[in-house]
Amino acid sequence: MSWHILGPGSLGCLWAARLSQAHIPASLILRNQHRLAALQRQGNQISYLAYGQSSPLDIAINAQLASHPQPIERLIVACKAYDAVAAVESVKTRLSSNSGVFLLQNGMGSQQAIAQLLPGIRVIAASSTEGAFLTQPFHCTHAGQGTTLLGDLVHTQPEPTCLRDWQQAQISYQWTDTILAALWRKLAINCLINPLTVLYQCKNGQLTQQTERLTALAHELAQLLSAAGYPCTAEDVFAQCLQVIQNTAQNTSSMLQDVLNQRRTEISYITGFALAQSQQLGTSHRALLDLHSQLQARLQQLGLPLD
Ligand SMILES: NC(=O)C1=CN([C@@H]2O[C@H](COP(=O)(O)OP(=O)(O)OC[C@H]3O[C@@H](n4cnc5c(N)ncnc54)[C@H](OP(=O)(O)O)[C@@H]3O)[C@@H](O)[C@H]2O)C=CC1
Ligand SMILES: CC(C)(CO)C(=O)C(=O)O
Repeated sequence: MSWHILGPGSLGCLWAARLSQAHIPASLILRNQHRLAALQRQGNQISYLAYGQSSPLDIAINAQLASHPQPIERLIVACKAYDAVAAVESVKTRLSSNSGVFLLQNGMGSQQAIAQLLPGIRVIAASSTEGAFLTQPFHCTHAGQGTTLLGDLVHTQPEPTCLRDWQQAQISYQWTDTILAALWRKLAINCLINPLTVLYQCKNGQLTQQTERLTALAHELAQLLSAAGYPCTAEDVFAQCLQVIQNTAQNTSSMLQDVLNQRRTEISYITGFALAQSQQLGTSHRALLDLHSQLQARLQQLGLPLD
């Protein structure tokens, strides 16, 4: 079984390094010739600093462009949510009904769009708590050891046997028949934490000072999740959010990291998605709308894309 990994960013390099290290055939799919040349200049190797280690390893890696003719059996999509659809489109003709597509994107919306693009192909969505970053292109640091929850997005089937490769590569994962419920819960947490860390320029832990705003948002998000088919109470959502804030008190949220690094955020797949869904489902969304608008105003001030 061979794996293709679309996007050589933090998670793409993390998965490529771990699979290759375990001698499981894996190829990175890069955006263009320029990126391919950059990897060649590095001797076709990724520099990989494994979790808890003090020195990086050089790991030989196969790489190719989307236009390569090799059929794709297992595809891991490791792009940002806003790039994922176009990236999958670029390799669509290499996929078949025997392929499996694994989506690592945060937030919601890109997964559904990709499933629509690939009728008849098994699409598996993930929610990952792994933490990785690049210090420069193809230099990957595994900063936080987490796990990846995986499940079928459309028709639930048994766990695919190809995930034995992940076990062999010591990639921690858990299979679930209810990935959509997990994605919705994660969406609610990301709506509560990420935008406020940008607005207040703070670490996750400091959001304990914003209980009034969190409570109002938790009410709306609980209504939204319930209307979407995942019943929960505002108290549940608020309690879960406080738990995550406490567990990740020292974290800089992924959205604040993007802003601090002058990168586009995934706002359209977090508050943007929640807002659009609550408008569609007719649930109240005043606090969500304020949050989304304030976030967009801040992004505009900073010269970053509003979507
Ligand atoms: N990093 C982390 O710790 C975690 C990330 N996530 C989620 O995983 C997803 C990926 O995140 P992350 O790895 O950090 O993102 P990065 O920005 O580090 O990597 C994304 C990569 O995708 C590449 N890309 C975009 N479009 C294409 C294309 N058409 N063809 C080939 N490559 C393409 C980019 O290439 P280029 O450089 O050329 O633009 C970039 O290398 C996000 O949704 C994120 O929220 C979830 C949990 C943890
Ligand atoms: C849970 C949380 C908020 C942790 O920082 C996260 O998922 C993120 O930063 O995107």
